[in-house]
Amino acid sequence: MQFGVPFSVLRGCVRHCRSCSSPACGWRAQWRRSYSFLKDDVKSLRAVVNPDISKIRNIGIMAHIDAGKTTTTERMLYYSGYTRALGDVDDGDTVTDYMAQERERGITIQSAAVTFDWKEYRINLIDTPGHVDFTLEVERALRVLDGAVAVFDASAGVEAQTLTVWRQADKHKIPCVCFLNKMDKPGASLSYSLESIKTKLKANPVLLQIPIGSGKGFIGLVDLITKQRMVWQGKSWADDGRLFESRVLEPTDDPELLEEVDQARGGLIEQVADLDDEFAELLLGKYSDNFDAVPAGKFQEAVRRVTLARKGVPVLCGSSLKNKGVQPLLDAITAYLPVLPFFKHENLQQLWMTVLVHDKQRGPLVFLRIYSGTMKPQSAIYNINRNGTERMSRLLLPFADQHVEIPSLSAGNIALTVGLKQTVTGDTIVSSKASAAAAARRAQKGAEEKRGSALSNRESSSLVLAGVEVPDPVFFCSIEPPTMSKQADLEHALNCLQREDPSLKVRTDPDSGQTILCGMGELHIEILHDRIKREYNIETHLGPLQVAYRETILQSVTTTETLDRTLGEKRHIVNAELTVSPWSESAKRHKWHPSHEKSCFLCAGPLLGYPVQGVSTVIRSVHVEPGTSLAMVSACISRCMLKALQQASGQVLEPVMALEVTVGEEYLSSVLGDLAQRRGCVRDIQSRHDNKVLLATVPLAEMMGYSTVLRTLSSGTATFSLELASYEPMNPQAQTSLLNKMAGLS
Ligand SMILES: Nc1nc2c(ncn2[C@@H]2O[C@H](COP(=O)(O)OP(=O)(O)OP(=O)(O)O)[C@@H](O)[C@H]2O)c(=O)[nH]1
Repeated sequence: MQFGVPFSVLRGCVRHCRSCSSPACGWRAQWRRSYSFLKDDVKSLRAVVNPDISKIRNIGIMAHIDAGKTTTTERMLYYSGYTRALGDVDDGDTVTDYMAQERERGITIQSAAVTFDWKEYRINLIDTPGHVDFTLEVERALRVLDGAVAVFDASAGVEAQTLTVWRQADKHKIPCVCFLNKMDKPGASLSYSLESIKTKLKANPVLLQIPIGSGKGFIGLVDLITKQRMVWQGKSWADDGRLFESRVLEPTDDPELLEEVDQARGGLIEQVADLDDEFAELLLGKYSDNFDAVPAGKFQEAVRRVTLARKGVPVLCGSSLKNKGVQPLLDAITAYLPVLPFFKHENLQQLWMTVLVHDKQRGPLVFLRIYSGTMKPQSAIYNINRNGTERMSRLLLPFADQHVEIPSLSAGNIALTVGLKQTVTGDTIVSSKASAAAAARRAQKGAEEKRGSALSNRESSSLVLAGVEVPDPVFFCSIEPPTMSKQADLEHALNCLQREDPSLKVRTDPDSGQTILCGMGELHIEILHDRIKREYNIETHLGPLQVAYRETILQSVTTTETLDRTLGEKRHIVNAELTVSPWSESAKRHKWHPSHEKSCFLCAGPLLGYPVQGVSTVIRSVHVEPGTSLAMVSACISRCMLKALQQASGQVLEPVMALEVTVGEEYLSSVLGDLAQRRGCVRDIQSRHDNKVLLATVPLAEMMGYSTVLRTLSSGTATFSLELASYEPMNPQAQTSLLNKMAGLS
């Protein structure tokens, strides 16, 4: 037996595979793939299925697209003994990018959870996507993590999407460690990267390592806390970096390096003492004669406190592709990142879990973060968001697309469950309805005592539920099955995909009856289309991609509407008067409440039927004759509202994107010329080594197919990222041409 996991654990798999001949059978594939495990690889998992909570690290790995998250994750898996061979994104054989599209495109689309052990720690690591179309994927991963590793391309420093994910980590108060990857690149710069962390992320970098050599000559690191000199003498591509020389820096070492280390270490001691009083006291007391003599253990503890308090972020460096610096990064994850730092679960004596990702193919697989209690297979659970009870059948430990069945899992772990049919990404589940009610009561009581005031029901339930914020889609298109007989299959596929990906919205066009897909970007829709084909075997036809506009009004209008209708024996008479005004105007007069915006948002705009925003409505009077039904009252007010909107000078609002293009100077003018034609507005042009970084805002409608055009303009060298900045009024010319186009006049 080759597996290193108990036979009982694999028995289900063996039985299943012997009786099942389907080539698509996941268990069969796992059975075959399982041979790729080293004998000892999962030894510690066998020894400790439920490690002590202090020894668990639930970590996300996040960054701008292409910074090297997946490559870094692959190295971590390899050095921890989880995989036998080094996976390579460029060869399409990584563990965490396991979807076919991810391997083909070399990008991460879906967060993948991987469990592995490093030294005496259990690390549950989630590789999140870097592309902005999949931001929600990062968001939902972050909210259940305890810490994150932010990976940077050391030659680019902070890039556009790094800012976005950093903001998300900030929102969830997640302590981070920064890893300056790609130190082997000729343009890699430690000082540039540190500066951009300071200025762009407004973070306080705490540099823990000094690189030895630069660019192609980058061979290793000196740890500033332990003064350990680590050198990877990899001379060939085949060198896997597993073995490296590690010894304390000696006086006979390169004097330049010694001086650099001394200076940097002195600076680090000062910086940490400024941020941590306990460390400052230690220095001023016992080690006042010689700061340098402070023990590494005490120094590390202080850096940990600084990291957890989010007063500073440890910065490490390396080159994942060249197999340098990943082992110290793993050490830093265990040393400086926490477990459960911010989730207070004293109110929850029972199970307390949050769904992370819903998987496909093998049926509904649901990733769960266990916050308290112990989870067992074959048990019923209560879903707070859906207000329903359902049963899970099996419990697994996730290894990207390979899973090991386990008999129980305790707090702190990330588990995978089979059998949950109602649960959707972002839901919170507990062991029973009674425990949810008790937790809510305890939470409310605690909050009341703290604030000395009673909470509304809504507020108290929000203590129990922490939902994922789902951004509004910016693109949509129709989707059609090849034949009507496939419509039900398509609906099923779309339902499954929506459970998995809340940023996908599906609706039916009221006029044409067509199914409409709404997504976060061109790539998002393209990937969904591809997944429907590959995973659900339905060859669908997509209509042209359209921008999700919004509408508002430019004038205040007061209007009345009368509804007089006889239905059967009954006569219904309503008369309503209301005023609609642009939000900016009415905001001066009325206090804003979020529910206002929501109710307005539900209206279809007067110009093209897009959702209306920025409109305030005041219902001035409603006269209702006796016997009139409520439905008639509501119908009358809706008609009155539509009439008012039609008279109030409609204005189309279009999504405007923040664009960042990194391009060689020689191609800058053609990129700028192209942007001018796209109604782009250049905000800034910065220099980054030999490249120019162009910051602009551009209407989304002008950005279709931009990646292909940019590739052509820059001979494939430029990169770009696009993120929704705001909804802005269209200029009259562009609006007229849009209205004509929609009316089929042009
Ligand atoms: N020179 C150099 N290239 C690297 C290094 N690490 C990764 N790369 C390359 O950078 C590219 C992107 O690497 P990935 O690991 O896919 O990056 P990612 O951040 O996971 O990308 P997404 O998942 O798409 O966001 C690949 O071509 C890698 O070979 C490194 O340390 N040095």
